[in-house]
Amino acid sequence: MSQQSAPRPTDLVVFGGTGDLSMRKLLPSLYLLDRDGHLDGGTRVIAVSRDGLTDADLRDKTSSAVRGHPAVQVVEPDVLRRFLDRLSHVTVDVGGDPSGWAALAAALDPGRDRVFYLAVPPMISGDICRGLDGAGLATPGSRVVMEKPLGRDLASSRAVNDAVGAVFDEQRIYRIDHYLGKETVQNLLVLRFANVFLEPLWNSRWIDHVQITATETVGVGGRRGYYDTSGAMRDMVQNHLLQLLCLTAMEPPASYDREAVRDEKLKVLQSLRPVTGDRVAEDTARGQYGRGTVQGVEVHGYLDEAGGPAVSDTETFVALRAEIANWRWAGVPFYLRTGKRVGHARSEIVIRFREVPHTIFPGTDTVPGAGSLVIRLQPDEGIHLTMLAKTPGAGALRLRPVPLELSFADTFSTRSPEAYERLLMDVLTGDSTLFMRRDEVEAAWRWVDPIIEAWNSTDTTPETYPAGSAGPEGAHRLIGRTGRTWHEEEQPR
Ligand SMILES: NC(=O)C1=CN([C@@H]2O[C@H](COP(=O)(O)OP(=O)(O)OC[C@H]3O[C@@H](n4cnc5c(N)ncnc54)[C@H](OP(=O)(O)O)[C@@H]3O)[C@@H](O)[C@H]2O)C=CC1
Ligand SMILES: O=C1O[C@H](COP(=O)(O)O)[C@@H](O)[C@H](O)[C@H]1O
Repeated sequence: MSQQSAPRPTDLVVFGGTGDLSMRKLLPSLYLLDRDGHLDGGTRVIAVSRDGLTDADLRDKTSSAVRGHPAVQVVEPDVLRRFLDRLSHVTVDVGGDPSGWAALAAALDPGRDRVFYLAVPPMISGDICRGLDGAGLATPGSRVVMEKPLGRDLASSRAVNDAVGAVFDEQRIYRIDHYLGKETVQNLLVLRFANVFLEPLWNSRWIDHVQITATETVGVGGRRGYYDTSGAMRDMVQNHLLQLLCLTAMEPPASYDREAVRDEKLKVLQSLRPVTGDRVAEDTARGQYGRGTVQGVEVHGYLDEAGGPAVSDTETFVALRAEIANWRWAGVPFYLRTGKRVGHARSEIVIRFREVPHTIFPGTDTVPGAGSLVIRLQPDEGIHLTMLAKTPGAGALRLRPVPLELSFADTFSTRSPEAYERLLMDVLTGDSTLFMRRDEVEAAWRWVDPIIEAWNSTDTTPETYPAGSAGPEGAHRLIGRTGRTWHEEEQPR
């Protein structure tokens, strides 16, 4: 990645540094980077919120968060102490009492690089940037990191981008999509563009369809308030799933350079056929979880989750059929699916190859599950290719799908970093290849907005599915109409 440089002493200011994202993901990831020797000795983390925490309070809260993080198996007390010493808290009430900006200015060191991470509700991003500018803190070279969702539709996304762009030029804006920091997602590019054998098959001639799935067993947890204004379409499809689709479908970029990669992703988004009119009913399905049992535990339905209204049309599951109208992909459906509180959590991209043009093995031409390449993000990161092989034996010839497995855990002895570790490191070293450019985000909203508008303009509501199930029936009907099935439903015979 051409833009990368060594980490330098940096003041990393995290607005929303006491919130859920910071405690669950950002601070534990920074601890892991520090533990593994990737943070410069002079780097400090300044958490900003309105709640008047002392530095000691923040360090206690962070210590618990680090200890509770699944990737931190053993806490090394000296490393933790060194990391906690980097932390301090400053109270700034964005949009309220302006005195906090002077306190923040006093906490920053003019000799260090500056990164401002906006882990806050997106509607205050503009106020933060104006506050930074007013206090003279958005110095040349300083960078800003924005969390998703970037707006709730194209118009609001443009407004947020304009407000942030008025203070920071595009080169200094890092729009996070944490799926791009996942190891397997980056490996998808390597798989496609560093190996010679796949690319000739990577088109409508040889691929029947693609499935992109990101399902979770968890519900909305403590985020019902946020989720009720979002839903699965804005929370997952507009960003994570469409980014996965872009990396799967894009043309080979001329180099692994940030603009070259982003240019190719943008072309995919611009080639998505709009889903409008009757196609909304045909090509989309949405659901909302009801009560049920997930992994043996009885759980609430969405409407009973605390922090939101007892009646809501918010979708917690979406399935879609997308088409990319270009030479490579014409006629190949891309099925996208995401949902909360289903029976099994899986994030994966499944490439389903076509059958051979002519079979010489009678009776074996439709063996289910054959000819799939699965790029699995989680759990058990890896790449799995299913091929047909002959079952040993002297009797009648029988073919069976057999797996060729590449498990990252078994193959590489090194730990796969958390997505946020990778992305935070990239921000600190000034590499924005794995971040979204403004035009990409806006192209994604341009495709998603009409679908949400169509849902809102009908009197249909999301179909209830029991927690712990495989999602709404509509998702199965959507793919089943063409005689296909979701990957996990294929039972090899
Ligand atoms: N949580 C997650 O898993 C994910 C979150 N995100 C995104 O990250 C962002 C933060 O989410 P999350 O951490 O869940 O939200 P939380 O509500 O848990 O935290 C919000 C943080 O922002 C601070 N804050 C809110 N308003 C102000 C204000 N006016 N001035 C100063 N500080 C303020 C809060 O502190 P206080 O109230 O004490 O001032 C708190 O630290 C959102 O954009 C979300 O969509 C993205 C991906 C995943
Ligand atoms: O951005 C989000 O992602 C998480 C899922 O992330 P994962 O890395 O655990 O797959 C999702 O739970 C959350 O609702 C969404 O905001």
